[in-house]
Amino acid sequence: MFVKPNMKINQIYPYLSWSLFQRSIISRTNASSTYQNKERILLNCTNNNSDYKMTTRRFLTGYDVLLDRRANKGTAFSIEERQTYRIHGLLPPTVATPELQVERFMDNLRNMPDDLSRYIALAALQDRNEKLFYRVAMTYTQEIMPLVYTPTVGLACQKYGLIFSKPKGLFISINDKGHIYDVLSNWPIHDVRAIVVTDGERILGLGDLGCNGMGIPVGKLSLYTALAGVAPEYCLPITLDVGTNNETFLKDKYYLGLQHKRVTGKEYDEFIDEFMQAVVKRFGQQCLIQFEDFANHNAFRLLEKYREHYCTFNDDIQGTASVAVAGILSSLRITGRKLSDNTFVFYGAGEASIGMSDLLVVAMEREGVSVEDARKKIFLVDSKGLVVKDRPTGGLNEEKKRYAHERECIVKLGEIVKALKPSFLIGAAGQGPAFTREILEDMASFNEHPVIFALSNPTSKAECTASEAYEATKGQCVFASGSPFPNVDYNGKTYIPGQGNNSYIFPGVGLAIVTCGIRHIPEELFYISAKTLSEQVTEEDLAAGLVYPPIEKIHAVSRKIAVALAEYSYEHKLAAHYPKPKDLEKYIEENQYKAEYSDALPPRWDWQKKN
Ligand SMILES: O=C([O-])CC(=O)C(=O)O
Ligand SMILES: [Mg+2]
Repeated sequence: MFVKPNMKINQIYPYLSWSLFQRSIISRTNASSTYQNKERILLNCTNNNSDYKMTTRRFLTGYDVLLDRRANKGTAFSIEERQTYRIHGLLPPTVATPELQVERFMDNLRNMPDDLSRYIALAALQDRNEKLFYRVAMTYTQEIMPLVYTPTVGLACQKYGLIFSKPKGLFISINDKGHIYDVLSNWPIHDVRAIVVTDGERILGLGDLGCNGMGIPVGKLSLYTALAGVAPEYCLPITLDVGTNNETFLKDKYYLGLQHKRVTGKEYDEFIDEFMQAVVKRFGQQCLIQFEDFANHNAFRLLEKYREHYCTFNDDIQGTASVAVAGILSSLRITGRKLSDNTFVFYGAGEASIGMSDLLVVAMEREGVSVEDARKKIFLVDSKGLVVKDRPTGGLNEEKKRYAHERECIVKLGEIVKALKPSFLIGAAGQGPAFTREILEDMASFNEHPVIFALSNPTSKAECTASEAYEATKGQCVFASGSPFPNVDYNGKTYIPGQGNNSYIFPGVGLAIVTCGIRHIPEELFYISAKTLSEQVTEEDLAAGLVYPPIEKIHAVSRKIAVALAEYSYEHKLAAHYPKPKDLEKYIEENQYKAEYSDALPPRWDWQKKN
């Protein structure tokens, strides 16, 4: 027998084969109890019969409840719920509070031998009891972020072949070409609103990790929820596997992906085109597609190709640019200078540096400076040295050419710094230590408050450590890094390094997009995000040398960013959710995910619409 959408709860009793005893418990519960919620969920899930596949039970009972990550509360199920859902006896008798569950998990986590074990434990919790996972992540954000995100996620990707257990997203390989829509249809949720996708070619600063790069979209989307309250059921991590050029993985018997060299050229492009079209067909044109950790040669190209036609952005170009510009705007409040009175040296000329430079130009234009003059303030350094016009060693693509100066090429970073005397030195090369003590001391000799950003991830790829920066500049520098560093005690003062990571930006951007149905993402949204983030930095933060709000405030900051983006999007007719909510902040807050257990009967999470 199939349950029909308009059935009353008493009509489905026989189907659920509940005992009289259980019914009597339900009939004794009051109006706001599970009884009513059951009906509500039934109607919500199935208000148009013909739209839904009616092949399975509509909500869970029995052992299945404990196996479903979205329904499971573990030891927090009340005795009444245990009776109702027919799980009584499957759990030990003591009923835990959610708070106790969090503390128990954290105690266990802290006793584990290393961060990779903690990553595995958190991934398992996410599979077992999603609400508890997010409650842990939202309560202990500062402690959990470095485990589910950079730096530990980098290590987890390197070891993914050993630690993969349950699917948290979709793997789509080049062998699926021609059938990508079918693969997307295997994802059990219909209403997907945010995808983070990688092809694994440039995972953090660790290079080509191929299919093992899946840890990145999973980690990014976990932060969508933990930092901004985007409901996890809207989120879908995807890895596109076109092969790998990682020699170690090509020989590793535990490697999870296709063991051949990367497919490139026309076949690659057709594959990505098909993917983009299939996403729209399956999930609709408002589904956000965030590109993550693609290699430079594809990242810029694909952004240009798709930005006007899809709801898409590239986090490594635009998200990183936004967070860096926010940090730069905040540092001006410390140095007291105008943006255009500075000289910026970017070490690295890839996605992050070009993205930051382009957005900086936008910010300088707001000060009335021309694009041409703004570009004169920005210097890029790549593996061949300073980016200059007609460089004998070549290596200039279209993006770098925008910042190629009319001067002689200097190759060594130390000499470049001595020659240009920059006020900002920003590292995003993914090459590891590069800001030597001499370079840092030089920066302090030209500037009262040199600004040093070591943005490459994970920690091992940072251009310098926080303590190296504070010590070499005698505590004078403004410092931020992409991966977290512990506080530094120097000369009797404690310095708190800021984390200039795009995680301050993309969760808020995602929240605005999924709640307001923003269809298109113009560059302006990243400038607004940068400004809003910078405005959240208090005078107290600045006095402590912080150019970002403390991580504990990141939830509130993400919402502020979402509200600012929503305002702009409604004004510019980019938002599809109508009518426009009267109070956007309230609307967004109401639509944020809360990591609190619901007392509704758990619905199956694999209800999908027919396509
Ligand atoms: O993931 C991070 O920490 C920041 C980022 O996008 C990258 O480094 O590729
Ligand atoms: Mg990235």
